[in-house]
Amino acid sequence: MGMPELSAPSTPAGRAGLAALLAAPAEAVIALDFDGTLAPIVPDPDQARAHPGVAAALSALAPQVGAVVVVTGRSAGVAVEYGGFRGVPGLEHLTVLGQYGAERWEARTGELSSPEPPPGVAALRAELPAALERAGAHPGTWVEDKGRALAVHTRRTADPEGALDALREPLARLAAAHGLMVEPGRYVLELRPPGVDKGAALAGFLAERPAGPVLYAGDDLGDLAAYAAVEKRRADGLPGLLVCSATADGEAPVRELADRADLVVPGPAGVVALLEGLAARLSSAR
Ligand SMILES: O=P(O)(O)OC[C@H]1O[C@H](O[C@H]2O[C@H](CO)[C@@H](O)[C@H](O)[C@H]2O)[C@H](O)[C@@H](O)[C@@H]1O
Repeated sequence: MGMPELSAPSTPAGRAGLAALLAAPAEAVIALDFDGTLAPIVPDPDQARAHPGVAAALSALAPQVGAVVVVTGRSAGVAVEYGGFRGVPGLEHLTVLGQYGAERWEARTGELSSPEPPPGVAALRAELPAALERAGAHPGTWVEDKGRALAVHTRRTADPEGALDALREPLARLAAAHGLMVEPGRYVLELRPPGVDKGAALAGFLAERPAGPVLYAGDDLGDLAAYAAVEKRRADGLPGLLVCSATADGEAPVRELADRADLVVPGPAGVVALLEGLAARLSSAR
């Protein structure tokens, strides 16, 4: 079997980011979103699991780069469980930044830091069922309780887009009444505390390390803040590579992300192929 292919980025900045990563891997950070990027999108969020190739690809890549970090809207503990990240050889230094950076899990210690949710979340939890009924939520609308946030999903309704649109305004009002914000995503409106996003989470993580190249891969609107953090670093002269995971299941990619990406890959399988390609290129260069 030959060496896995490494796709070329379509932009000069992306090509420079990839070249810098291959030239100075020990300083590089590989930052990855979870749902839609490492885990295929499925109708039931509780059934989402990392693509079967993720563990092996990350095992091969992580020891060759400065750091691997998962930056997700999921609770960090859930991402660790659904990702199968605990105890994987090579991932002894993995970090998971959960709930858009409010939570942090370190493989090295197994410790999870998770601040108490603000009181608005408990009040929201009590009021949400009645609010959804008043708003005429479509049958199949489902609430995921994430502890410090509540995510209202419409993927399993007959008209996921229409069902989501009908809830945008009422849920924005409800969130504001409780000092919360709405994080929109793929057939989901998440009501969560403000003050964190994936951009701040990624920038904070990168600031803990020597300045080096970063690869960020994501698939959804919540990843735009992380894209912006990489773009800001690039404006400051630090290389970066932006990857968009465009699902291979027929669902259109999130346009705002695909338009800004240096490289668009076909969903988690494409992300795995990219990670494998990077690991192989770095091994062959040693
Ligand atoms: O930041 P991420 O790791 O991408 O997490 C964002 C949200 O992902 C999950 O919802 C999405 O994936 C589900 C499972 O495939 C899918 O059914 C849903 O339609 C998607 O929006 C998760 O349920 C949320 O908690 C995350 O915030």
